[in-house]
Amino acid sequence: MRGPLIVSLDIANKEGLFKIVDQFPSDEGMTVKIGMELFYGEGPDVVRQLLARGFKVFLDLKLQDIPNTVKMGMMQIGRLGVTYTTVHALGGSEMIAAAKEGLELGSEEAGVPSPKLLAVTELTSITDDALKTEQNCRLDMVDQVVSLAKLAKKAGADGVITSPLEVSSLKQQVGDDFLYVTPGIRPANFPKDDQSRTATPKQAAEYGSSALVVGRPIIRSNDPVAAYHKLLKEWNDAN
Ligand SMILES: O=C(O)c1cc(=O)[nH]c(=O)n1[C@@H]1O[C@H](COP(=O)(O)O)[C@@H](O)[C@H]1O
Repeated sequence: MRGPLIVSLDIANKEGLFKIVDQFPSDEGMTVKIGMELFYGEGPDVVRQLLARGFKVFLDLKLQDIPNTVKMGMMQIGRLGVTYTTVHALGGSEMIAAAKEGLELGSEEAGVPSPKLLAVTELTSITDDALKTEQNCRLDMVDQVVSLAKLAKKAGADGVITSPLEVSSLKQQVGDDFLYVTPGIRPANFPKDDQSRTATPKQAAEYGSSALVVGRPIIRSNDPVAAYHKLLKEWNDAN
C-alpha cells in the first residue's frame, strides 16, 4: 500500500486551522503537517489538540543548528507523540545523529513512539540554476540530493524530503529501505506558486515517492475535503 497523502496545514492560527480540520473525518488516521507559522503562533498545544482528535501529526520545524542545540530541541519534539519531524540535511551528519538521539530520549521519557526523522535535502523551491549560482554547488541537483540522502541515512535518519523528480535516482542509489517524502506536488493546471521542482500525484507515484505533502492545492480550495479526495484517488490509483 502507498504511504499517506499528508495535508500541510500552513495556516496562521487555531481558528483558521480548526475551520478546515473539522471538515475532515479524524477516524481515518489521516496525517496532517504543522509548520513554523502555526507552531510559532500557537505553540505545542495545537499539536496536542490534533493528536487528541485522532490525527497523526508531522511537525515540520526544519531544525538546523549545532548538534547539542538540535538534540535538546528534538528531545522536546520527541515528547509530543508526533509521527514525523524534520531537520536540514545540510546541518551535517553529527547534527542529524544528535537529532535522532534527542528524539529517542524525549519519546522514551514520555512513553510514546519515537518520531521518524526526515532530513530535508534541497528545498523544492530551489532551481537547478540557484543550486549552482547561489549555493556554488558543483553537483547537479540529482547528485546533490543523492549525496545528502546518503549522508542522512548513514547518520540515522529514517528518510528524506525531496522533490519527486529525484526519487527514482534515490531509490536506485540510496535504497528502498528509506523514506522519500515529497512536497512540490501540484495537480495539473494548478499554479506552481513558489515551488520549482514539481510533479502531479500520479507522476510522484510513478517516480516511487513514499508519501506526498500537499498544502495550498487543498487548503486554498473552496472545498478542501473534495480536493484532498481527488488527489488521494490520483495517488492511490497510479501504477
Ligand atoms: O519540509 C517540507 O515539508 C518541505 C520541504 C521542501 O523542500 N519543500 C516544501 O514545500 N516543504 C513543505 O511542504 C509544504 C508544501 O506546501 P504547498 O506548496 O502549499 O503544497 C509546505 O509546508 C512546505 O514548508
